[in-house]
Amino acid sequence: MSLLSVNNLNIAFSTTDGAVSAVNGISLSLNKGEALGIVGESGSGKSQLVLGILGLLAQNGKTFGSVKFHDKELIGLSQNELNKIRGDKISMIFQDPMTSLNPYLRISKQMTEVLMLHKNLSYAEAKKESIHMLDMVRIPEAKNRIDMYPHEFSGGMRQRVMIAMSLLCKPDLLIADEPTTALDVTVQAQIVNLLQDLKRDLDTAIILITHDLGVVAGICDNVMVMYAGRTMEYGSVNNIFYNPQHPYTQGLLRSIPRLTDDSYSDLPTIPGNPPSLLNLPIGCPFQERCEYSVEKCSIKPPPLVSLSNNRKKACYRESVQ
Ligand SMILES: Nc1ncnc2c1ncn2[C@@H]1O[C@H](COP(=O)(O)OP(=O)(O)OP(=O)(O)O)[C@@H](O)[C@H]1O
Repeated sequence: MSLLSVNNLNIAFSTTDGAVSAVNGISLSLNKGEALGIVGESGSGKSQLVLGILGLLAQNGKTFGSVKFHDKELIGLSQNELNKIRGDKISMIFQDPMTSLNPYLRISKQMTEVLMLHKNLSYAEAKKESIHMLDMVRIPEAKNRIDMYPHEFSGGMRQRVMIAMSLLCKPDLLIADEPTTALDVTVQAQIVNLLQDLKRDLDTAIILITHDLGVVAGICDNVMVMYAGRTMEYGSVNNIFYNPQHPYTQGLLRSIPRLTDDSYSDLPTIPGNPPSLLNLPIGCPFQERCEYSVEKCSIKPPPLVSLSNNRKKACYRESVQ
């Protein structure tokens, strides 16, 4: 049994201009201790997908399909029931820790409250456990620093506090949305190392959303490439990086800067823009920008088909070696 099993998930937002189809028929599954990276350009639906899984969409959003966590259907649960699961069995970290940390409360108060609420610990027990967690995310002098306010920490240290907080209840699933984007490169690398170690030590499953394919390679087992709310390709990190099959994945990989590049300026980008989610094309959403597109791409969207090695792609083009 998978820890998380998403089946044919669709998310639409009603707007004055019409329905925005942000997520279109996504299916995925995740086992205990596994890390899945979700990549794709801005607006491809990565964040809405995970918000939809957690029941945290904006008021004008609606989710259709199935999301099973430990075999329990989450779609249709009340906010009360979802609240019990979020923060206990599933937790989430965002790009900017200040959106989740209360600037007016000491870290000790914010951390102990989580444990007292979800795990019924006494204040003393909760504080001890919180210090232990801050040690785990390598906050120096955690015992003293736990009584500081969020603004007294640097950006990287705040992100560590956020990660410690999200792991307090030993969740089975951690969802991280662009956790390193706001940090400078050295601190990014430290957070990637930290997430790698935590995944190994705590056996937590991770869904990691990022623009940064380097971050995916450091942490994830599998990668899902999204475009216009659809899965374009899915496979192991090695397969996706060394033998990408979908023209969109190939384009994304060509636009990663390499250490050997003298300048970023002549990096190829994928020409064109994603289609409007208010009016998706009938066929493949990538057809307009695809150098291999043929007539049938504009008639019917290519289905997501399974290839060998547990990989999948949604493209009519023959596999390439
Ligand atoms: N409340 C809303 N009403 C209408 N459209 C929305 C709403 N929330 C999100 N969208 C649209 O859904 C689409 C997908 O957004 P999403 O935030 O998932 O993209 P993303 O891939 O995470 O991008 P980024 O990397 O920039 O965060 C976007 O086009 C966005 O404008």
